[in-house]
Amino acid sequence: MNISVLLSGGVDSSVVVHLLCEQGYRPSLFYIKIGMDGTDYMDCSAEEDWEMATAIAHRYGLPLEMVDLQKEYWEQVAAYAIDKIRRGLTPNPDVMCNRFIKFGCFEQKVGKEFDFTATGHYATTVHKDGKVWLGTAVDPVKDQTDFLAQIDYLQVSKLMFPLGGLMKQEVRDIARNAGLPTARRRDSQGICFLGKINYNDFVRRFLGERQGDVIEWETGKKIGTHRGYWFHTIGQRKGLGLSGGPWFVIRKDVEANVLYVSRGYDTQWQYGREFKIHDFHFITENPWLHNQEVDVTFKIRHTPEFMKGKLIREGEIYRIVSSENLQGIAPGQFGVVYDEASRICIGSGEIGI
Ligand SMILES: Nc1ncnc2c1ncn2[C@@H]1O[C@H](COP(=O)(O)OP(=O)(O)OP(=O)(O)O)[C@@H](O)[C@H]1O
Repeated sequence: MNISVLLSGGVDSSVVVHLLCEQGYRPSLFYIKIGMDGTDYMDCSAEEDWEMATAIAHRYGLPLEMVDLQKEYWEQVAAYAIDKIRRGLTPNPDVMCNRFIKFGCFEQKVGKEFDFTATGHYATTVHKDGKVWLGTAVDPVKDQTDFLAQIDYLQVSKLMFPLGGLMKQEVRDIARNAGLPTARRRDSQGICFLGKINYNDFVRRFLGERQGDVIEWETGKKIGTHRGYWFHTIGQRKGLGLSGGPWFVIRKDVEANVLYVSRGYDTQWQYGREFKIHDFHFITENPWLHNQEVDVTFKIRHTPEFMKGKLIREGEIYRIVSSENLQGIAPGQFGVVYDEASRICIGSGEIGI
């Protein structure tokens, strides 16, 4: 079997290489270059990543290539993120990076020559009813299926996730016992530029600053100023610079550049029970073709917990009605839907306003 491995130079994908070699495979290794050279938007960790990837390749005597997807990344992922932020939404570049770059462009350029592509994502594949489905990982804290929830059937059916059945600590132990040079490396906060650079610096560079009012929702009173709605997200607590809090961002008026906030952990305004999902994308297929309404579990952000609720189809639009209050439903983020047992990630779509 012909396998390619996406090797980042981190501990997870190094352990993938180790495990595959132990099983007798001789995979080809690929490092994807996505940062921008010569700007302060990329820190030097990319150089170290490549060095680490090279060390792993030497150690196992495997071929390693760098695949330059910088241009594609900036055209497809960064541009998407800036557009969403400008419109007052909260984008998720990691989701788009997986769909378009790691499994999109990479597949078209390189992956297509291989039977499978293996990565260090914490996820599994599940074979059911003659089809392949995206399954959740054993480690609930590391589970990354929410970041993979926009991939398609071709992608999921060609992917291997050798770490999906392991806890992160077990992966670290394997790396240490095997003496891998990457054993002690820190976890990255996602591949994307937003994990590597300062988010506010990035946004400022593209959208600048524009002062606006911060208004208390209940009273309509101005209680402060901000430097642009694009620096703030619904549900956000930190970074508002207001005293006497906690204050939460609960609404944004993009036209007027106004942020509405509400005080207190228990303010009813930061909670909601339901939301709409646009362009719902089924990864494998729609298992609920004949149901108008199904019991599901779901996530609206990257947390270990799954929420319970109902997925309701209304023509082209889907709606989720949650069994419990949801804090900070941020339009633009993805509503990710799982089966009732939180075993299979069925698909996702953007949370609408
Ligand atoms: N620059 C890259 N080049 C090739 N593959 C990558 C790159 N960045 C991430 N990947 C792949 O995507 C997987 C998940 O990436 P993520 O950024 O979430 O890192 P992680 O869980 O910390 O993994 P790692 O420890 O391998 O960096 C990695 O394990 C690797 O297979």
